[in-house]
Parts: sequence; structure tokens; C-alpha cells
Amino acid sequence: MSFRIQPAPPARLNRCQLFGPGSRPAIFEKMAASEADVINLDLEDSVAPDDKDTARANVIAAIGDIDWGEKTLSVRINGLDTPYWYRDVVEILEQASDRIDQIMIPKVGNGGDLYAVDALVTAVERAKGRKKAIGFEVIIESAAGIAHVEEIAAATPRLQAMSLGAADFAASMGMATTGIGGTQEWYYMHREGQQYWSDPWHWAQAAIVAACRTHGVLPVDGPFGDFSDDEGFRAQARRSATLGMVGKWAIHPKQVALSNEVFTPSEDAVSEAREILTAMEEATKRGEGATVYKGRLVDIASIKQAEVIVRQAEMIGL
Ligand SMILES: CCC(=O)SCCNC(=O)CCNC(=O)[C@H](O)C(C)(C)COP(=O)(O)OP(=O)(O)OC[C@H]1O[C@@H](n2cnc3c(N)ncnc32)[C@H](O)[C@@H]1OP(=O)(O)O
Ligand SMILES: O=CC(=O)O
Ligand SMILES: [Mg+2]
Repeated sequence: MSFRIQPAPPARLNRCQLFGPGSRPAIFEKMAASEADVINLDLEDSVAPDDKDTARANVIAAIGDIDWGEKTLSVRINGLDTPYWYRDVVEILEQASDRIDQIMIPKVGNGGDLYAVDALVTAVERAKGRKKAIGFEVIIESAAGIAHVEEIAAATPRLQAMSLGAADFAASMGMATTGIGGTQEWYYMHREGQQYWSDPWHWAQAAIVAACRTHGVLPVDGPFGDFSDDEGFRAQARRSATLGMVGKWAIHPKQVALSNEVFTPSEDAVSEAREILTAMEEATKRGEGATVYKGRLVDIASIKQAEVIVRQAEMIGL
């Protein structure tokens, strides 16, 4: 046990991040009207190379012109391996209104990548006298990214959130699939004529959650490509929530309600968590560190578990 106290992540909702291409301004108002906690206007992979300049201009205008309500507003810039990213950073910070909350940096490979973006962002913010320091979020979506995940989580105090990007991750790892998240046909165990599907994303998700929790960053599950498969999305999101992730991307508006459903604790879960806290308060008054709740052990660790759910419920206002 370290003497260091685990830092709290940013106290804001991140149950669903809705993405939309910066080259498709007709959907921006629809994104703003959605129930997503976070909006990601994309300049990266959903925008064709010839549209990069127009998309950047659309996004810069939309940041100030559209009423984004209480949402966290984020722009996904292009990767550091492209000729576009520095202009994304410079033009957004020179021209966009203070309504932007964060930029998302894709395909981060090590802590030095974030140092480089931080240096550029800091210089432009100072030059323009911007009062609101912009936050960062990153996507772990390469072999290098997952190999250096803890260094990345620790790289800058600007970092708020970290997502697993299953599509690029699979490509970078050489995984034999074109599926984006969810169950993979060939990833199964075989016993006595039966197949049992396992979860190829689990180990990377667990590494991301551990790095994020160590450094006070929000861990988020990325895209689930088959937006016709609601049950597949739910199952993926439930596994992520169980592992400690706080939310998931929506790459189509119909995934927003599914994600909010999974990452909002149910009434039963919240009542049970509150009852555990009460049971432990009473146990503490009796001088006991452990007691029985509904026929099972609860102890001081149960207080911390229950507090995770109660804190989330309080943020949502349940
Ligand atoms: C996989 C790796 C990644 O990097 S994922 C992150 C980057 N990708 C993206 O940002 C893609 C985001 N999604 C989209 O571009 C679109 O949703 C795609 C998947 C192309 C589907 O668009 P479309 O064919 O218009 O869908 P649809 O006809 O079913 O739309 C129904 C109504 O919803 C709207 N809509 C569509 N997409 C969005 C969105 N992202 N946000 C908000 N609204 C959206 C459509 O305009 C349509 O609205 P209406 O009913 O006509 O009023
Ligand atoms: O950017 C996201 C991904 O899955 O790739
Ligand atoms: Mg990607």
C-alpha cells in the first residue's frame, strides 16, 4: 500500500461522448441537442484529407456559434504523425471561443507526445492571453500507446480522460479482425463441443483503468462500430463499467441513450450502496469494522465501493 492518496478524477459526467465529423456541420445542432455529456467534434479519421481545412473552419465557428449547454466540448485533432495537427492546435486556440473545454489527441504513443502538444498549447494560450486553460483527452489506440500507458496518464496535469480506441488499436496490434469493439468471432475457448467467447479488449481496458486511477484521469471505452447491435453495445458497455470505466463513445446518436443507461447507476444499485453506508455507520458506532448486510460481508472496503456509486449518483442528481 502506497502512502500516496489516489487522486480523484475530474468531477464531471462522462457517460457518453458523441462524435461527429467536423466536415458535417449539418449535424452539429443535433449533437448539441443530444443527451451526451461530452461532444467530440472530429477533425481526424472521419474527415477526408481534402476536407481538413474546411472541417477545421466549421468546428472553430461552431464552438462559438452553437449553444452547447452544460456539455463538455472537445475537438479531436489530427495525430502527431500527420501534417495537420499543429494547425489544428494553433488555429483552434487562436480563433475559437473560450467555450471549448478540451482537445482530444489521438494515437498517443508516449508521454513525450503530450509534452509536445502541451508546449504548443501553452505557447498559444500565452500569446493570445486565453484565460481558460484547455484540457486534454487522449486515445490509446496503438501498441506503443498501451505499452506506455502509465507514462501517458502521468504526462500532463491537463489530462482529463483516456479512451481505448478499438479500431486503430486492433490495426496497430495486428489483430485479425475488422470489428470495432465487442465480441470477436474467433476469440473463444473450446470445451466439449461448446464455444465460450472471451473478451480480447479486457487486458487493454484493465491497463487503461489502472493507469487512469493511479493518476486521477477518467477511463473511457471508445467506439462500438455496429450501431445496429444494441445488445452488443450494452454488453460491451456493461463490461467496461464493471471494470471501472466511466463512459463510452457513441458513433451514432442511437448509442447515446444506451450508454447513458449503462453508465447511470440504477435506482436499486444506488439504494443498496446507501444502505451499505448506513449499515457500516451503525457497525462503526458499535466499534465493529465488519458486519453483515443481506447475508453477506461488508467492511471498510465496502464503504469505498459504495461511495463510488453514491458519488456518481450525486453528480447525476439522483
Ligand atoms: C471508429 C473509429 C473512430 O474514430 S469513431 C469516431 C469518428 N467517427 C465519427 O465521428 C462518425 C460519427 N458518425 C457519423 O458520421 C454518422 O452517425 C454515420 C455513422 C456516418 C451515420 O450517419 P447517417 O447515415 O446520417 O445516419 P442516420 O441516417 O441513421 O441518422 C439518423 C439521424 O441522426 C442524425 N445523425 C447522424 N449522425 C449523427 C451524429 N453523429 N450526431 C448527431 N446526429 C447524427 C442524422 O442527421 C439523422 O437525423 P434526421 O433524423 O435526418 O434529423
Ligand atoms: O479512434 C478510435 C478508434 O477506435 O480507432
Ligand atoms: Mg482511431
